[in-house]
Amino acid sequence: MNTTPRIHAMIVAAGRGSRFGASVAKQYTMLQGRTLLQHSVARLACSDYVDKCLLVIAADDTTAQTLDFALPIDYAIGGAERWQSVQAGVGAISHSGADDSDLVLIHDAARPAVPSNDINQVIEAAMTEPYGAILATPVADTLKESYFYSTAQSELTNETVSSNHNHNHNHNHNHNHAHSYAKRTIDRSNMWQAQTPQVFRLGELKRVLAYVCTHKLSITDEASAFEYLDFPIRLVTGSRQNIKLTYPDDAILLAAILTAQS
Ligand SMILES: Nc1ccn([C@@H]2O[C@H](COP(=O)(O)OP(=O)(O)OP(=O)(O)O)[C@@H](O)[C@H]2O)c(=O)n1
Ligand SMILES: C[C@](O)(CO)[C@H](O)COP(=O)(O)O
Repeated sequence: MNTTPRIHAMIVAAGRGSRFGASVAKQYTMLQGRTLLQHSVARLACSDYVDKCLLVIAADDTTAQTLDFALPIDYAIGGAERWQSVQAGVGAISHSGADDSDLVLIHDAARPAVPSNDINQVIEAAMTEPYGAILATPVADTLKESYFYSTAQSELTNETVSSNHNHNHNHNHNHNHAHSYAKRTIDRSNMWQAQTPQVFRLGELKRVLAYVCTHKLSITDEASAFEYLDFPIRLVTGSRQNIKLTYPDDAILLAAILTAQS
């Protein structure tokens, strides 16, 4: 195995940010006078291993190329799903003459607070792995599996649920209100929250993304594609500061984290 592979960094920035809900794509949200995308590129620039970056942007993006970045930038056009944006980036990296044993680092534009030391650590872990490594954090909170219950359903069942759990549910039988209830508590001892960067061998990444495409799988990160094929991906414990801007509340946390880090 090649233990000193080249690193090809890409940031995926072709999403719409529908859960964030702003009129501007969330990667262009301003924090501390810079867009999230600029912050994310700057974090990669602080890594010991990254000297340029491929930005995967939406076909109708007119913003990225007007911004200044902390690294030399190449561009590729993303797809409808995140993994399709990654696949477009992988294609561009492959066509640029990269070797299949090289490492591809994939980072979310929406994670601008990743510590540069975490970036170095996940790259160094991936260098020793046949497939790759990702940053992740052990789940910290008690985890509940839920079920939906509609108050417009049988009154008897409804009251049984209420008395069994000793809760005073506020029933309103004039409306069909579905609420979530706690079904059980999941053992969190081996549960992790995936972050980015995620770092993989180029050849293996191409192979698992082709598998996702052929089998029409739905995945939210590239590590999932490796999991489908039982290919081991190492989990490297990352900082809890590396949150993703997903919902509006996250902007408050991210602003505080970036201020504390600066
Ligand atoms: N088709 C897509 C979807 C997502 N992303 C990128 O993947 C990262 C993480 O994805 P997510 O938080 O899901 O971003 P969005 O898809 O933009 O958000 P949402 O799911 O709320 O619409 C973001 O930097 C986003 O720009 C992408 O490049 N191409
Ligand atoms: C890639 C990712 O950021 C890792 O946490 C994530 O999977 C993106 O998708 P999500 O649906 O927001 O979890």
